Amino acid sequence: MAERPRTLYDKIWDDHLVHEQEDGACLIYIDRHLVHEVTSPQAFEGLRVSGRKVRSPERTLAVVDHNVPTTDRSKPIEDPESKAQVEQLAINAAEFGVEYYNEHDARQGVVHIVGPEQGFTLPGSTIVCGDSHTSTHGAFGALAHGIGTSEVEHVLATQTLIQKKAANMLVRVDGRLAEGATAKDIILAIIGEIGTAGGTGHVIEYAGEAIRDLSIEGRMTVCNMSIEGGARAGLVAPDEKTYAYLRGRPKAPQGEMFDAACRYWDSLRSDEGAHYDRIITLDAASLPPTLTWGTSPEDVAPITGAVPTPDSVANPAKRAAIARALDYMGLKGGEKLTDIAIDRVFIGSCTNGRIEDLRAAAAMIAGKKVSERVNAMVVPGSGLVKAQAEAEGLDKIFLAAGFEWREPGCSMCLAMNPDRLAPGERCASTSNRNFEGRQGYKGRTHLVSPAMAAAAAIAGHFVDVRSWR
Ligand SMILES: CC(C)[C@H](C(=O)O)[C@@H](O)C(=O)O
Ligand code: SF4
Repeated sequence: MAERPRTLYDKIWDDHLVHEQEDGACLIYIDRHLVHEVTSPQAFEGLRVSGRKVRSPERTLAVVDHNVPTTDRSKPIEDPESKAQVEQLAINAAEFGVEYYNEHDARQGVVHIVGPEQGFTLPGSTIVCGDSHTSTHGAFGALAHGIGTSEVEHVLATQTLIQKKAANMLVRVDGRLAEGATAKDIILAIIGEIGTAGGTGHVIEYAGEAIRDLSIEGRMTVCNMSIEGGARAGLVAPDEKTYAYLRGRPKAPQGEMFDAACRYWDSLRSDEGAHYDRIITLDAASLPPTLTWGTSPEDVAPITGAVPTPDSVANPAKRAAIARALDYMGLKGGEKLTDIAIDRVFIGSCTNGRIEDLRAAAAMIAGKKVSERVNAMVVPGSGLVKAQAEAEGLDKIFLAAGFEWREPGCSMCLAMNPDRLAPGERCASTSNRNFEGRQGYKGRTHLVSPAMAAAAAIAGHFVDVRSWR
């Protein structure tokens, strides 16, 4: 009998299924476990209390990212809670024999940038981390998702996870992106289309010409925000670009082993006729530079558009949500997006803190100056990204324009370290969440691509990068 056609997700799932109960609860094997300081202290403490070890230290990699200041690292961390969390990860990693990149290590950075850089992230593998943006690693064709702290403990102890299988969703982005549109605009448009609950219970596979055309960095940007669309994970089938990115990375297979791995990875494609529970298609050519106006990642609009007004929708609940978002964002509704003035710019995060993002931002600002009303900063996603950018002279371009050039970490993506917005400040941010208070109490976040953020820093307000000179 011919085998049932399977999706990429089905294949990775089947390869890792250890046991399935009658009620559908499954035990799956976890190939890679990334650990950061926020969601691991209680998990390690749990092991300590029950006298357990980390089952597979060689499959576990720890890095500090959320709480580290992005200024001078030779100074002690001032905030006592942050300091304690950072110190505890160092203690736990040493005690349990887990490899750890501390804040002085050149390889340190946001965990979802570090994994791929080290070749720890590999196609066809299962990857977890106590962090919702673990979906980023799906860009390599890995089944990667966030887990809670009790699951972190479970994976540390057993290298397995209890899961129910998700449904399959295909998001196909056909055609080619127009000039000025980027991976960030693709994913913002997708979330605008499906909503923040649109992917609930599904693993999204991204396909189509526009996805294939993206660099690995761009695919990471798309997969990163899968969770903002409610999906459990995002996936892109691996291809030659994936292999080229991974070849020679320290933790990837080397030499003949790599070639053998590539032959296996070539099988990681959805079969012709495989079943998807839901299919969404978008036309890349029609996607403009896009940004958020409200307090949810689904509150998107094209840069040529205007902020919506509550009376533009009939549904009373939606109307109230728009009114509340506008109030928080300090907007009346109806403003042209290009008329919105900003106070801060943040270029960084696991969404857009990679070398390609910094190149795209630098290309917008060479020879120009940051607006007097704006404080702008660039936070490379990792020490390796920072070193690469400096080798290319990007730091000089940013500094000459008046941007701050910082040390790697999560920084102003979320207010867990000294980088944060003051109440009422409005920020063009390349990160992934614009929730109330996300970048600081009463801070106002607009999510954009690196090019859009850089251009806004110069202009002092949002601009359409397609007409930017
Ligand atoms: C702190 C951490 C648990 C959190 C997450 O799960 O994503 C953070 O990284 C975020 O982006 O909100
Ligand atoms: S950069 Fe932002 S989204 Fe990414 S892990 Fe850090 S806090 Fe979470």
